[in-house]
Amino acid sequence: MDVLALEAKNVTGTETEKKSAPRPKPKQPKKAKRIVYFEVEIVDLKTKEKLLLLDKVEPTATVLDIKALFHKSYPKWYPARQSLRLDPKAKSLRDEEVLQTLPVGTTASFYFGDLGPQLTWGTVFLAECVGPLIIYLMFYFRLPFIYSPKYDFTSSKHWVVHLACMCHSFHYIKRILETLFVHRISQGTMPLRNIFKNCGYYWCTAAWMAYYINHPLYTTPQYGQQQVNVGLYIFLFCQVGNFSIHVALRNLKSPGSKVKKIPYPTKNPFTWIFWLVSCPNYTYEVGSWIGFTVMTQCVPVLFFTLVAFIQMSVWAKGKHRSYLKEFRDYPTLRSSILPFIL
Ligand SMILES: CCCCCCCCCCCCCCC/C=C/C(=O)SCCNC(=O)CCNC(=O)[C@H](O)C(C)(C)COP(=O)(O)OP(=O)(O)OC[C@H]1O[C@@H](n2cnc3c(N)ncnc32)[C@H](O)[C@@H]1OP(=O)(O)O
Ligand SMILES: NC(=O)C1=CN([C@@H]2O[C@H](COP(=O)(O)OP(=O)(O)OC[C@H]3O[C@@H](n4cnc5c(N)ncnc54)[C@H](OP(=O)(O)O)[C@@H]3O)[C@@H](O)[C@H]2O)C=CC1
Repeated sequence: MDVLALEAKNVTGTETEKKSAPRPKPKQPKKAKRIVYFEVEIVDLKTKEKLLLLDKVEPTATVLDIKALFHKSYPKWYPARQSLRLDPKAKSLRDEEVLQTLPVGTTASFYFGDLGPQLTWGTVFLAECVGPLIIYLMFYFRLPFIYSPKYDFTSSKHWVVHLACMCHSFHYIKRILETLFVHRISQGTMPLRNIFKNCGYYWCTAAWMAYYINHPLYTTPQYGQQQVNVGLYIFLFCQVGNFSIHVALRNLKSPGSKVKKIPYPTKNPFTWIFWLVSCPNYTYEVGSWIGFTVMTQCVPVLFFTLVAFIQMSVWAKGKHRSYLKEFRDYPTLRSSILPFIL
């Protein structure tokens, strides 16, 4: 589609796309159906000021096409930064929605909201995972200025400290690799502020946990090697489970697709938990950190686990609600994150 809108008028400021000499009318085949073009007006969500008028927009134009046209007139607002709605209180339209299928006449008004600066999901995921990996290792190797100078570059005598470092590093390397090679994330971007929130949370808690676990005066778990082993088994079991769910979710979508489907158990036994919960990747993630808490018996780790659990429960409940809303045949036995409980 080359020409979506023949004219775009910037209503408030100077005209950005000046009218040139009249264009020759394209030759139409004799019996071709007449296209009914749309007129699209873009209004500021907050001030209700008219920002742009697009003449003769093709009916098959998508919301993303309209965003691209708006972007031409307002270069600051690239498409990912725009939220377009049909009503100021309605939800944002999805990029792939088509003009002629929207509940509008041939003259449509869109309300524009600025979502603020955006970053790709990949960037945020990578930043939030690379940080803890490096920060933890700085404490593990006891770099200068962390503990007292006599401990610089020394190594702990406790096996659990080395094991904890291996598990922590394994977890974040796994997440980085999953971000690069497994996840098929459909949303292009998220708000820039998220990188500060997510990284602030992950980086600070990684430093806090690492400081205590690698401290020269760290005390090992009360029930000794048995407790460490139990924690390790829980951790490893849940890591495999979490990875299995990520693969199952990946296989639900073809590359580039944004369509959500009901996830079902596959041949992999780790995915059978889908019979009972909607977001088992979160269940396994929380399980991993419970395992890590048991293994290290460390208060900052318990705090991290609790915050992660609260955050993932909120997200899982939201996802569960949207599954129920979207799919009439959604399995009724499922809870959000904890089987039969939550
Ligand atoms: C020792 C120190 C200790 C420190 C402890 C501190 C504790 C603090 C706790 C903090 C916890 C933080 C935990 C973070 C852990 C992160 C873990 C992860 O790795 S998860 C992976 C990363 N995921 C995320 O970060 C989630 C990102 N998602 C979102 O932020 C939002 O879902 C979304 C904004 C991207 C989209 O929302 P969604 O619900 O999908 O869309 P809606 O259409 O329902 O819109 C809701 C609302 O958001 C606005 N919106 C939508 N998209 C965007 C966008 N790209 N940019 C800005 N705003 C957006 C939309 O307009 C709606 O707003 P409204 O006003 O209601 O119209
Ligand atoms: N420790 C902590 O505090 C936290 C850790 N995490 C970890 O990060 C991982 C990723 O988190 P998050 O992105 O929130 O996980 P999600 O479950 O939201 O998404 C993971 C991937 O699965 C896809 N997906 C999810 N549901 C469906 C569906 N029904 N149909 C098709 N595709 C689907 C998503 O696609 P789409 O982009 O379309 O949604 C995305 O690519 C978690 O599993 C967890 O291991 C996450 C949160 C907090």
